[in-house]
Amino acid sequence: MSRPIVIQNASLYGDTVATLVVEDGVITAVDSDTRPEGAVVIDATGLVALPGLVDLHTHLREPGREDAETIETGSRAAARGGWTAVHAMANTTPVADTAGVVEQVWSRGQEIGLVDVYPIGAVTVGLKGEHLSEMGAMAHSKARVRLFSDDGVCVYDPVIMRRALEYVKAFDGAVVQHAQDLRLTEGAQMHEGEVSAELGLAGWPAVAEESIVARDALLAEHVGSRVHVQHLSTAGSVEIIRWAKGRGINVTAEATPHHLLLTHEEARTYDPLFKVNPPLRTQTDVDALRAAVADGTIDIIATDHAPHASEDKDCEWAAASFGMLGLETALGIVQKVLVDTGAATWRDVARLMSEAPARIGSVDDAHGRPLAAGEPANITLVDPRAAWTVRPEDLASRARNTPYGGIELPGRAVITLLRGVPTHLDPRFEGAFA
Ligand SMILES: NC(=O)N[C@@H](CC(=O)O)C(=O)O
Ligand SMILES: [Zn+2]
Ligand SMILES: [Zn+2]
Repeated sequence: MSRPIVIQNASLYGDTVATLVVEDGVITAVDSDTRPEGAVVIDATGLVALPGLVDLHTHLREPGREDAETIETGSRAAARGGWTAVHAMANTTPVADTAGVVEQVWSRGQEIGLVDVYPIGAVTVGLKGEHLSEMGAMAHSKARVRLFSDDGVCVYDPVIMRRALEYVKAFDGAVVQHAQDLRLTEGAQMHEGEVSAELGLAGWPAVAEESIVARDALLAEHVGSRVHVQHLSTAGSVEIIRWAKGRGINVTAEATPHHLLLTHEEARTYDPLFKVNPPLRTQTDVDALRAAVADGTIDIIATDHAPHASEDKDCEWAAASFGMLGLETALGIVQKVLVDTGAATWRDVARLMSEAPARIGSVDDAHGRPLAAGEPANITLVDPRAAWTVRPEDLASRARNTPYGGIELPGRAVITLLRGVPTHLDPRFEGAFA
């Protein structure tokens, strides 16, 4: 058993200042004078306490591309970023399309113990879009899979999508969609617009995302099922989600930190660190995404942490892989673009990055719980005044493909607790736990 921890003067949800007492992995008291014997006492003055963050969209690359990331290095990156749970995407080698693979991923995550790793199952065998995977077997395996996604590719065939939506109803699951019309984006390299025209790079038009978002919302309505749309990137997609929710369709959506911060102008550098799927869009899209996060149309912020080996990124734009790192920088970017701008509060951040993703991922028995007595001690302490400069070489991730090298972020997680066990400690707190 780990030592009891007393966290004094933390600002719960950036709001009331209180003391949290943690014993045997559980919050045993809030704002009491209890001091369990042998407790580690932390002075959290100036720190914001949030429920441990839950990422609904992480690529861990194991099995198959352990040169880019492993469950261990990705777990460490997650803990450092303030996450206590991540949902691991299925586009590994082999693909997570069987009970065997998802059980391995789940068990490896538990063995490492830095973060709960919840595998997402593939919708179709080998992500090929042709035959449904053994979703039921994955759902009933010890990994208890509830979310299914072919992320990296779109579930393009509307009949397959319909069947998947019907199937997941049996275990209260959801289909998680990478919305990309394949025909409209053949060979696409970046957002289709002024910049792609100037640079002469093949464009990925907004309509290629929006048409699939609309189709899937309607399919979910038709069969009475639940769909979650990944990495929403356009103002039009926001309008469709808003419309679908107004109509009572069971749809949820996520935005990534990079789509909330960066635009297609970055492509002018020709630096593949900015090459991502869906592509960075226009400032109008960024503004619409921020507004949708603020008003609740977009339910969650998810990283789409996509590690790549250097040979897949240190090359010319057209040859490079899509994707960028996100776990260690997400909280700082969210503070920068939402909290420090007044668009959202820390209370909102708790909802966007912990409570709502836990609910959508059906892990809300363990994560995204209230900071209250009797709840599991999954806690992230954020120092909103600990500005830092991102240095790719300092990241815990095995990969180095962050687009934020040299950028200053306003704050970061300084302590992460998973069931009362510190999984990340800023050096200033190491002494207290020694
Ligand atoms: N986002 C990306 O650009 N890449 C992701 C796949 C995906 O999320 O679609 C990856 O697996 O590298
Ligand atoms: Zn995707
Ligand atoms: Zn992804």
